[in-house]
Amino acid sequence: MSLAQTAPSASGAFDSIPIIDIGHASTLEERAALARQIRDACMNVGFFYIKNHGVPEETIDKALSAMKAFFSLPTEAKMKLHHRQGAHYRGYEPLLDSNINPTNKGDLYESFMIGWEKLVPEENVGDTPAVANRWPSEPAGFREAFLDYYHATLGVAKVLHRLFALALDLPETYFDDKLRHNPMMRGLHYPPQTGPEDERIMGIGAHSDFQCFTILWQEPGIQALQILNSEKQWINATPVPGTLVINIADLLSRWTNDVFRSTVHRAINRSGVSRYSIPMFIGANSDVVVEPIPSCVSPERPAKYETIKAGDYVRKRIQEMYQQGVATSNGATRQNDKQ
Ligand SMILES: O=C(O)CCC(=O)C(=O)O
Ligand SMILES: [Fe+2]
Repeated sequence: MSLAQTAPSASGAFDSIPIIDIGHASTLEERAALARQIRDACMNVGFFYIKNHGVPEETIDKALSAMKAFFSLPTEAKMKLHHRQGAHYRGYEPLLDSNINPTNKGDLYESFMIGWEKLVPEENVGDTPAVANRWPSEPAGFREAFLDYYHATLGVAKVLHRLFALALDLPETYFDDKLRHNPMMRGLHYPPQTGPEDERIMGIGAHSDFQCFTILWQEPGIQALQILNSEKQWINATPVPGTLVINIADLLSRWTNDVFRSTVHRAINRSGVSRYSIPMFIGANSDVVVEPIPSCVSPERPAKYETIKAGDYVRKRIQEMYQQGVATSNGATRQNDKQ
């Protein structure tokens, strides 16, 4: 049965998020089996955890320590790297700078955003990224720790987009030349929220991501992320040690004629201690023509959206957001903004 035929039976009324072990993906048979699990998760939930993803624990620990040290610097030091002073929002974004859900009062996170850059600076000669990252002078080792994690996670993105292709009955390499190899990534710090609960004060308000998919590391032991099911219930995306969270974002959902879900999510930190996370937003190259993937269209499920270039889609989304009076956007949007 094609995806278009099975899609109507996917209700979105999930109450848990699947965990998929991607550790064994060397044979085509193994990848096909994984793709079936991923297809199921993308059609029903739009979120899944991956385990045995290959990002070394030490790499994660170093990135986390670097983030903790950076965010504990005095505000004046961090403000020198304010993301609006540099090109394309790279750098530091203070608390309440963003309000992703216009009905809220502002997002209670601070973040540090980077894009692609080679690890060894000399190697960048002759291959300098169009937009440079802005690095803090302290803590020592911040750049290396953050970029190490970036490159390790980029490797996971490449494994995943091949599995997505298989899940969509496409040739495995379908997305190889279509998805960006230089995504944006940010470290997020959510201070603890105390006091009476107010639905309009969130760590990050309810939203869906703009790009194709997001790879999120979240700090173990601290509940904050929640995802919305079709019954309008918030389901906790409880951190599962050793996993990364993957979610489908709007552009890939559109590309699949809504067969894959881009699920609304939010985060609120009521743990009493700081909470950290690191999303990486995988998008498509601006000139990629996004038209419904054949397996996602049938006479009963005609194409819902007109064909559009990835870059135009993203620009339109950003324009709409500004028209709604949203001062800024989440990381995914910012990524698009610069592409
Ligand atoms: O911090 C989290 O758990 C979620 C972050 C997020 O949704 C985003 O940056 O788009
Ligand atoms: Fe998000």
